Amino acid sequence: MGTESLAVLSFVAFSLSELRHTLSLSLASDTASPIALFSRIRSAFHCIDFGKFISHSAMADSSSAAVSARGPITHVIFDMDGLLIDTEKFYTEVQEIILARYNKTFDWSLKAKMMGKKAIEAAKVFVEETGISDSLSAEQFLVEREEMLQKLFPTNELMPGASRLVKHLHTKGVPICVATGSHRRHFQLKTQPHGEVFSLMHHIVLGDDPEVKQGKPAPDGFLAAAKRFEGGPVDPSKILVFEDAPSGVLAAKNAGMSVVMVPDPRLDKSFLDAADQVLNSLLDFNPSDWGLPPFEDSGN
Ligand SMILES: O=P(O)(O)OC[C@@H](O)CO
Ligand SMILES: [Mg+2]
Repeated sequence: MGTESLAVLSFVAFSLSELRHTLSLSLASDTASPIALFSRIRSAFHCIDFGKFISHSAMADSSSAAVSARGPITHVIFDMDGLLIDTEKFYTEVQEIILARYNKTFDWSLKAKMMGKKAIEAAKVFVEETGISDSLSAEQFLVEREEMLQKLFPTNELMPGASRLVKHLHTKGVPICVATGSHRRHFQLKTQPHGEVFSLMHHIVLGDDPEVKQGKPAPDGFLAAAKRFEGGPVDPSKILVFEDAPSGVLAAKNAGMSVVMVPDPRLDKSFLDAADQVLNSLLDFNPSDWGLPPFEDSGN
């Protein structure tokens, strides 16, 4: 049997065991109704990391080949909204309220086009795609949503696994930073409750940084972030980006970097294809997949 067939077989066996493991965990957690059961089976299938196929194929030859297919990674860049903190839900909430005034509804296909972008770029998408630009300009939309957002932002929480991963990489001496579409004023409101986690970042690149001429999916923010590491610019092929947004995943790829996507489950699955690895949660990240130091705890 050829190396490729072995790789395919090993991937299938691995995926089935991962699926069985996830299902057994889900089913053990409580008694499930048929609908809950169906949705768990669906999300268990979603949890299969098809990106692992790459490393499993490579592993058929040697384990160091597996790392070289994806790394070795020396530096990590984190997206912020929807990845480290759960602020995307606030944008959704406020945009739903504004659209309701025009008897329109906000959906995830529009959300996918807005998330990760600079405020004004996302605002233009919002008024144009919804057909309300004659009544509300992008600038007016930003003013309308501001008061609501300012109240909501400081109440945000860290995403599951964010604190553990940031602290782990920092403790192991892996240089880490943030590259976000958020501008400075919003960044300050959003990070107020999480000083400890954000203080571990080597630097932060904001959406209104003079070097970030264009927001995601342009690579500007990630390239500026690569430059500002100690001894930078760091070779993009040595950088791993964590993202939740389709525009952010494309920005990382446009910068020549590897990207782990942790998408909201409501995002259309077609947006996952561009990522090198897709995870349900940061808690599922295995640093060894990328040649990074392994966790020493069990993750609970
Ligand atoms: O780049 P992030 O941190 O996701 O921020 C974008 C934000 O302004 C909302 O989508
Ligand atoms: Mg994001």
